Amino acid sequence: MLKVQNGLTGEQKQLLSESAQGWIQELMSAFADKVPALLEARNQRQRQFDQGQLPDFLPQTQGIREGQWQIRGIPADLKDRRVEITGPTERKMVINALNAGTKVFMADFEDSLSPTWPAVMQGQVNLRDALDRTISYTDPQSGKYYSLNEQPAVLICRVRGLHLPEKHVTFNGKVVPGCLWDFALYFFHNHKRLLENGSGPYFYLPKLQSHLEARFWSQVFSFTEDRFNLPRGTIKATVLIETLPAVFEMDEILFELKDHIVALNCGRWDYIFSYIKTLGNHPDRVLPDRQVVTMDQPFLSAYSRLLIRTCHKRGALAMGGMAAFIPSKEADRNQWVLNKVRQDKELEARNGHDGTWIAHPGLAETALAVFDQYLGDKPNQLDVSRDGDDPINAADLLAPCEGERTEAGMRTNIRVALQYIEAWIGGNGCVPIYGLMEDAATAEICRASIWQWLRHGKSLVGGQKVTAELFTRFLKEEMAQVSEELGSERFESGRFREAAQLLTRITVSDSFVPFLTEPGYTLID
Ligand SMILES: CC(=O)SCCNC(=O)CCNC(=O)[C@H](O)C(C)(C)COP(=O)(O)OP(=O)(O)OC[C@H]1O[C@@H](n2cnc3c(N)ncnc32)[C@H](O)[C@@H]1OP(=O)(O)O
Ligand SMILES: O=CC(=O)O
Ligand SMILES: [Mg+2]
Repeated sequence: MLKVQNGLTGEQKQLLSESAQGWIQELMSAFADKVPALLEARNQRQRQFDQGQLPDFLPQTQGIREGQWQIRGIPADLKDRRVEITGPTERKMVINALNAGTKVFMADFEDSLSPTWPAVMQGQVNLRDALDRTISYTDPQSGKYYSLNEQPAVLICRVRGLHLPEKHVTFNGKVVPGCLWDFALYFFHNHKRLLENGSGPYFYLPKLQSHLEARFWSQVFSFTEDRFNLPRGTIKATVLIETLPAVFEMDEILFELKDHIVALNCGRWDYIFSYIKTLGNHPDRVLPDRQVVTMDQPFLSAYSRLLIRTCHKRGALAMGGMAAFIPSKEADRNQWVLNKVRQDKELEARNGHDGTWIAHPGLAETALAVFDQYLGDKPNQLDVSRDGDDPINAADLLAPCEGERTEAGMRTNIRVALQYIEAWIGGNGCVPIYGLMEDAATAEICRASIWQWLRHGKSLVGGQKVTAELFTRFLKEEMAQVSEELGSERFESGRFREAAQLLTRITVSDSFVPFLTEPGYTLID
């Protein structure tokens, strides 16, 4: 039996009609129980990495990697994805994103959304209204009216990762997986309209760690198509390759999902986080300061190039990722930001990526100009095979990253993680901090880095050893710094002390807490 917690507006409740609930029950009954086993498989694998094993390509799936096969195909409106804007599913941002002039809008229930119950449900209302083309919004402060342009971007919905539950809903007494909740509602309310309009139910799948998780999603999609009498392959997915284990299974993920998949995406921020997490126990793989870990580092360059080669061999698109710089109102700084973004996008386009992500409408023109130049009249770069490259092997993907660990780097990590956690538990999943877009993935890097430096007793430049005591002292000092930067009124009315407690718990803990959003979720709603 499905039980849904109260606390919704009338409009949000409409989403939960009898037929919608009937469908959700069918889906949950078929798939909800499979998620815990997939999560346990992750834990088991992590235990092996913690005991000293390194990730590698799987011997049992060599035949898939070496076989000749292709994905089923790419729908017309997904062939050209040169620039995609991403963002949470707030009403104004949905309209702004669809109007931003990019090919695609990735509407996000994941890294950039704090999954409060009202936000999760209002996000679904907003996407439904956007696809119905009835969406509008009037800003209560400025009075500005927002509505859709003639040619909005194609919409792709990113559901939550497998690890996140939706605690406001139970099925047979157990909380349901958030990813199935997001998928079920978006699919149910929008697939007909999308198909009538020549598009389709398209999804981004985050944080997969293995081809068995891809198999799970393939089964979910096929089950759904059969239940709604839709041809096989109607639902299309783009999988983020943003965990270290998954980079070793890209062929296998494409193969498992070959009826449904159209692309892989380099989710660089979670990937860096996952490198730290997966290799957390390996003293020779400790990362330096966050700003040093850029896409031209050998291990990240190998990841991007292998993803492109793997995708293009199978007829799938290879999407690039997010530069975290966001526009500034200050002209010189803004020029600097646009140059950084241009350089980042040029590297991706030159490598052979078919498109890229931007975090803000003010970056659309810059990113489009780069990809227009590389793509010319072509919709994508599927013709770039990278076949002539030297093989990319496990050592390349795991290569240690050189660079300094500094006191300034550690203090910045603390301030960013603190402010991000405070925003997230307060219901805001994406925030500008010191000129960068910070979301769940980038904040994870900040806190995981400190955990790993502490775990291995690393020294900062100048000789200070990272210890729990040093972290506690820096945290206290950085709390004061943040209070000064934001003003005491904002600081005192916020939830910085709770955020600091959570940050401390996950930083000094002996064993690594897999996601900050798991303990964080107990603090929201
Ligand atoms: C690692 C990953 O997973 S990356 C993917 C997940 N992360 C994201 O999607 C990041 C999304 N980006 C954002 O949320 C925002 O850009 C932030 C929080 C970083 C900055 O937001 P703000 O400080 O509000 O930016 P700013 O004030 O410059 O916004 C100017 C306008 O652009 C709009 N805007 C900014 N970013 C976006 C966006 N991503 N989508 C739609 N509209 C946007 C604002 O709503 C605002 O609109 P208005 O002028 O009509 O009021
Ligand atoms: O989801 C994207 C990432 O970089 O993480
Ligand atoms: Mg991510």
